[in-house]
Amino acid sequence: MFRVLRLLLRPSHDLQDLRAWRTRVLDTLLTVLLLLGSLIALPSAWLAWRNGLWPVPVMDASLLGLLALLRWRSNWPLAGRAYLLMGLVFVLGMGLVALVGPVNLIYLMVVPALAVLLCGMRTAALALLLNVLGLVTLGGLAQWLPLPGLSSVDFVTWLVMIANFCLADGTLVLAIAALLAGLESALASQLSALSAMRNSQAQLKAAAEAHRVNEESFRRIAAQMPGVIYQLRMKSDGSYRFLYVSPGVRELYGIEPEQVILDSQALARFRHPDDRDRVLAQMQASRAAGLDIEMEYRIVLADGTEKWIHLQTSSAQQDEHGMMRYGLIVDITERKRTEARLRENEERWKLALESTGDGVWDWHVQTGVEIFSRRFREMYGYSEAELPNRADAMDGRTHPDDLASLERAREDHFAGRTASYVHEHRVRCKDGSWKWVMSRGMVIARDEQGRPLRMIGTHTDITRWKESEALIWQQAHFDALTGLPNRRMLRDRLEQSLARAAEGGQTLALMFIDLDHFKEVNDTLGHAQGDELLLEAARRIGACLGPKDTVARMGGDEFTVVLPAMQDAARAEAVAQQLIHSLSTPFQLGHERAFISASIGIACYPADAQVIDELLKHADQALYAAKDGGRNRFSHFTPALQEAAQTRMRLATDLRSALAEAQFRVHYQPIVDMATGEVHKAEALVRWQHPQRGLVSPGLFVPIAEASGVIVELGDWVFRQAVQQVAAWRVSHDPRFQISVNKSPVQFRSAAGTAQAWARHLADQGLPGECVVVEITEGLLLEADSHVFEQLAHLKQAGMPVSLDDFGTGYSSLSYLQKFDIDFLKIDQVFVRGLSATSKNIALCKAIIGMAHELGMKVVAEGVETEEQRQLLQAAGCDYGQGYLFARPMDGESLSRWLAETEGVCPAK
Ligand SMILES: Nc1nc2c(ncn2[C@@H]2O[C@H](COP(=O)(O)O[C@H]3[C@@H](O)[C@H](n4cnc5c(=O)[nH]c(N)nc54)O[C@@H]3COP(=O)(O)O)[C@@H](O)[C@H]2O)c(=O)[nH]1
Repeated sequence: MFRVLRLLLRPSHDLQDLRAWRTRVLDTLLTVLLLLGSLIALPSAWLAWRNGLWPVPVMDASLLGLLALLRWRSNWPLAGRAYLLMGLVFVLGMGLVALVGPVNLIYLMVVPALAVLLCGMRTAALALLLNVLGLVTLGGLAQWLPLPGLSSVDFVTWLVMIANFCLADGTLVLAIAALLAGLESALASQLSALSAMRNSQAQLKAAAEAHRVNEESFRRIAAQMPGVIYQLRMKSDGSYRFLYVSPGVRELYGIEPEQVILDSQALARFRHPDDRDRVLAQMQASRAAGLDIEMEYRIVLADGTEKWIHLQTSSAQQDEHGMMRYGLIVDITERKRTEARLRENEERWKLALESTGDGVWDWHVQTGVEIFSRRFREMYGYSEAELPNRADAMDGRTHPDDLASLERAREDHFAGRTASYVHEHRVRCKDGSWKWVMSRGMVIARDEQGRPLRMIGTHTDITRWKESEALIWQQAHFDALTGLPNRRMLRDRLEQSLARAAEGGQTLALMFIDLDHFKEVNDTLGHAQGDELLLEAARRIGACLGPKDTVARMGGDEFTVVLPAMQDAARAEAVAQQLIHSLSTPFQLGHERAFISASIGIACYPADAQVIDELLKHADQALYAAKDGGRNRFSHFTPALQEAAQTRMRLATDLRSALAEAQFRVHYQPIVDMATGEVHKAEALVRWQHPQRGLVSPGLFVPIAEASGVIVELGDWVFRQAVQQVAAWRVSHDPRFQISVNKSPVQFRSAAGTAQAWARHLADQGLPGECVVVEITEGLLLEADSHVFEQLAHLKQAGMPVSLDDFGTGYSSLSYLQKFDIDFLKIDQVFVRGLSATSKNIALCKAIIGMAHELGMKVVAEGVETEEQRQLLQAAGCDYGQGYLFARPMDGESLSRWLAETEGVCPAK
């Protein structure tokens, strides 16, 4: 029985839960009932048949049939089958109690037991209650109906029996319930254990499958991979054993994977002898530090082939058998060859670059490492330790003023805005000096995002270029002698000052300064003294100016001053006055003293001009006016000056056609012999009869004709007219007659109209050279070069006397007179004009006359207007006089008449 029960409770694959177990219990119970019921029913049926109780066997048969049906229909719901069985037992029990007696209570006791076993406690309680109600009902019925089983039992006794029955049956039910609860919990835990076991078994199976698939894939991939993949187990003593080696070992090492698995040192033996120690040391160090290994070394194959390999290992789990390590060996021979080639190339081009004298830098932008070549360090005098291979080491030695532009140039190149990087900056050398360098470079490697990885370039020492550049700039912008800004620099400064004045609504004054008589000093005292004078003049001009003012030398004896941002317009005049005073103070040049003066032209912005060229032009016009006004003075620009300048321009244009259009005339002014009053000399003075302007003064147009060169042709024409006239007067008036002809320095310098041509012309006319006196200016003698000397010599050779005009207005050096063979000296009319017995001028005239006579020259006084002047000059020994006192210049015909009228004797005598 217990075995059966154990069998029933035995866990099996089909026993999913308690319900299944109860089904099995019911099936087993029905089987047992059928077997036992059949065994009991056979003697019972035989007994009942013999006693004529045939309903008993019928009932037994029915019951057995019903049990068989329930057993057979095991697929019916458990509850239905259980209720049917319990109902069957209940009806049977009740019937037997009623018919046979209380002893059959035993059947009714089975019903709650079955209920608790097959359906649970509630059904059992219901069954017990049903039993009690049924038995009480039976007891009650037995009072009125003839129930044989209960006929001998009174009702009260019956109730007591029912109570006992209840107690016994309840106890049984409880016992079964307790047993079942235990069974149920045991079963539940067994079932959950079973389920867990089943799950873990499934997981294990799945894991095992996954592992199998992984390993399969790994081996397949490993077989396809270039290089060798391996797995090894390493013990704590450092010994190891390969567990797996990929087939790539055949190609890389030329051996089979199995050989490596069998012989753990198989791969190690291939290591290049020169690399063995390094590899071993690195492996041991990595192992000791618990680090993965990554290294490159050479191996030598059986056939002697040398290869470079890259080994990388990583450690996995550690167990009692040791540490699991995975490794990957890759052939990097080609990469190493390429690197070697690159290195070789790099070395070559670095050498090539260095051979130009440049230092080479190689900047690994992302890491900040910058490798400087030997030449690079030498350039600045640093050793390797003093200039580490870091980009910031160089930046730290770059001039702070140059860093910002350097960064910009670098960024422009990094961002691809410039094809290459070029920057000029200063670098501090070891000795503390600064070197100018031109840094040129180019990014040669970028990452995937386009960021620069590596940049290579050079440093070229351009210190000398920079110095030369500065020198050239200095020479281009500053005057070499005085160090003052030159014309170009002045223009720059003036532009800036004008812009500032325009911005601030201020007044600016521009002054043109011309040193009067500088040329004479230069020519008489020599260029060294002249330079000294200019230096001193520059110093003096500077001393008259404020810190914001500018003085520039425009060349020669011309200086320019800019007075920017004048608060008071009168300041310009005050400064000009100061300048004139300062420059007219004698200059001590070594042992010599020199006297000069200054003429100054002033033009102001914005009153006189708004633009720079106009301002410069107007200052020049003002200077012209100052000079024209007698020098040693300043003049402001005025619109009249502008007008005069414009007139000059127009006259210059008209002059070109005037000669062809016969607009010129020659007038003659008699020159009187002061001692006798005779007139056998005259000066030819050109006149221009302008078709619109009328008579234009030679004082106005001669300088213009000189500037344009027209004077050469005009001078020749005057000469020919004079020759023609002198020939006539020599016949009609006096055979000694002489006409003075003015010859400008421009004519002397010109190739045409030479002295030879004049001499030839005189000869052609059959006239002696002495009938034309050539009047020259002091200026010509001051500027005299060999060509001028030659011309003068030719005149003299041709017999033409030479007269020095306007003596006293120039440098008035008597030393010229010794150098040149001068026949006449003309005292300028400025000395004659204010002549009186007590004036300084008479002393001067006397001195000139005395000295000229000593040198064998005759003296002509110009501009004699009064009798007093004539007498004073005559008394002073002057040889000739010319002036309005005697006659004004007049045309040839008029002078012929005048000569005839005066009969050769001056009326003033
Ligand atoms: N190269 C040439 N220069 C020439 C020629 N013709 C004239 N000139 C030069 O032009 C300047 C002005 O000459 P002009 O206006 O003719 O003046 C001359 C006289 O008219 C003037 N003069 C003469 N006497 C008096 C006087 O008593 N008072 C007074 N105020 N003026 C007087 O002097 C001028 C002559 O000067 P100079 O020649 O220095 O003797 C003048 O510089 C001429 O040289 C020419 O053909 N070629």
